[in-house]
Amino acid sequence: MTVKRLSNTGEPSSLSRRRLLKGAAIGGSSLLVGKALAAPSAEPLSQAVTQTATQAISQEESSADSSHSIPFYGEHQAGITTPAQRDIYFIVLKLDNTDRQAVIELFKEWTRQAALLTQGNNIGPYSHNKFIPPADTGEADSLHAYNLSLTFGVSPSFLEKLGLQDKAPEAFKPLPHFPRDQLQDQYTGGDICIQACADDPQVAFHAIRQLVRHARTSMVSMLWAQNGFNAYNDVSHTPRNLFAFKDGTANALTLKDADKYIWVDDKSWMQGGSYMVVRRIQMHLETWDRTSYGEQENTFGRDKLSGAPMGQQHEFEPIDTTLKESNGAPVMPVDSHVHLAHRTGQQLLRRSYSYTGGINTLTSQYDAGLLFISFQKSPQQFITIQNSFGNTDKMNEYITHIGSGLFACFPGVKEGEYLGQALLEG
Ligand SMILES: C=CC1=C(C)c2cc3[nH]c(cc4nc(cc5[nH]c(cc1n2)c(C)c5CCC(=O)O)C(CCC(=O)O)=C4C)c(C)c3C=C
Ligand SMILES: [Fe+2]
Repeated sequence: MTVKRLSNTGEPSSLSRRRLLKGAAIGGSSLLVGKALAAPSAEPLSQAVTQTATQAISQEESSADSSHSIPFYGEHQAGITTPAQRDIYFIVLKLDNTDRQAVIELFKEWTRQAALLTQGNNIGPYSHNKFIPPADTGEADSLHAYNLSLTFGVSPSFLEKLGLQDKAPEAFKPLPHFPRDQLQDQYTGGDICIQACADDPQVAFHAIRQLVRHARTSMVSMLWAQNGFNAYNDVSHTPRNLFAFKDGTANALTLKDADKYIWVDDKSWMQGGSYMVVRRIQMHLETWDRTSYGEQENTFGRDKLSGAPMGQQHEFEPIDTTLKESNGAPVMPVDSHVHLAHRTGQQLLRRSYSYTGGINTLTSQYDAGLLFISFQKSPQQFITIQNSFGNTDKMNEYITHIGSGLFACFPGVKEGEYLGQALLEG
């Protein structure tokens, strides 16, 4: 049974926190935030919410049950090695304003908002003035933080737009074309990505909505977005993708050596960050569902039920590609997905989410697939593995890559600093 965070009034504590914000603004006196918000104001939220109000919010945060909230500040951005939450809302934005100072202000404001949202707070208290829109859209009122993580990244085109291309590390260039790619413009390109993951879809969406709402008037426009889900009874279990195979097993090995595979260590503005590859991959479920059980297992090179590598018994047993059948054939097919990835000797951290989006009315088939997300120290890790799949991967018959992006996810933010500071000021 889920243990709910309760305050001593018997309410979830973030509910009381959100009420506190509202009460403070309406009642006015004790928390000193009412005064700041009393006047109708069209000024940016960053100015409308005073330092005092932020301090009042921080005090409340400190009593929060940390089992439901993930710290925003830290060495690395959360949402990379954090165990994948159940829900994602992922968005790609176009940068419309190339004035570097304006971008700095935006990233400062996003830092402020992200620090509040991830702790289950709204981005600002409600005003008693009913003639202006509320500071926060409000659909997460009554909801706690649900392990919300917000992860921010920028693409090579972001650097170019700001005249910072000289700062692009050697490997940070748009991904090459891969065999069988059928990328669509509507899911490709963009300058900024924000990954919101939470154990509740509305909390994830609410967070993106606040961040974008603030910025879209003059700074960014929305290019594409995708929500998705991961299903498990217990976060320690590997979730199954829509082909019903356990997906993410090998991450355990990658995580053991995170410094080698995940975190950038080049003393640049990316020190402590990680490169994110995102691919919107359509999965042809109807074709898959007509495929025999044995052929499904041959496609991945793993047992469907247990997730064990072919020739082994248990999910986390090591892969042994040298095992042979009595007739000399390899136990794990050489064109299986896992064999082709494994032979490269490369590893990356996969943090993917399934998506379903209704029916494609042209084909009368499900619009469903995988929002593949991987984090790696260098984009080359992804490129090497994807090229190894090439035209050979048995899974090719059942999937089509239709969206793509490469983003540099900044290192984590220290309190008092802001997202991307080393890039924008360095
Ligand atoms: C280039 C990177 C990868 C893409 C794109 C990709 C797509 C993709 N994968 C699955 C399902 C599974 N993948 C599994 C293992 C696996 N996949 C990659 C890389 C990409 N997958 C790697 C590096 C590995 C690990 C290989 C290893 O050394 O063990 C598995 C097996 C279980 C596991 O380890 O997670 C499954 C299942 C789908 C459905 C998909 C696109 C839709
Ligand atoms: Fe895979």
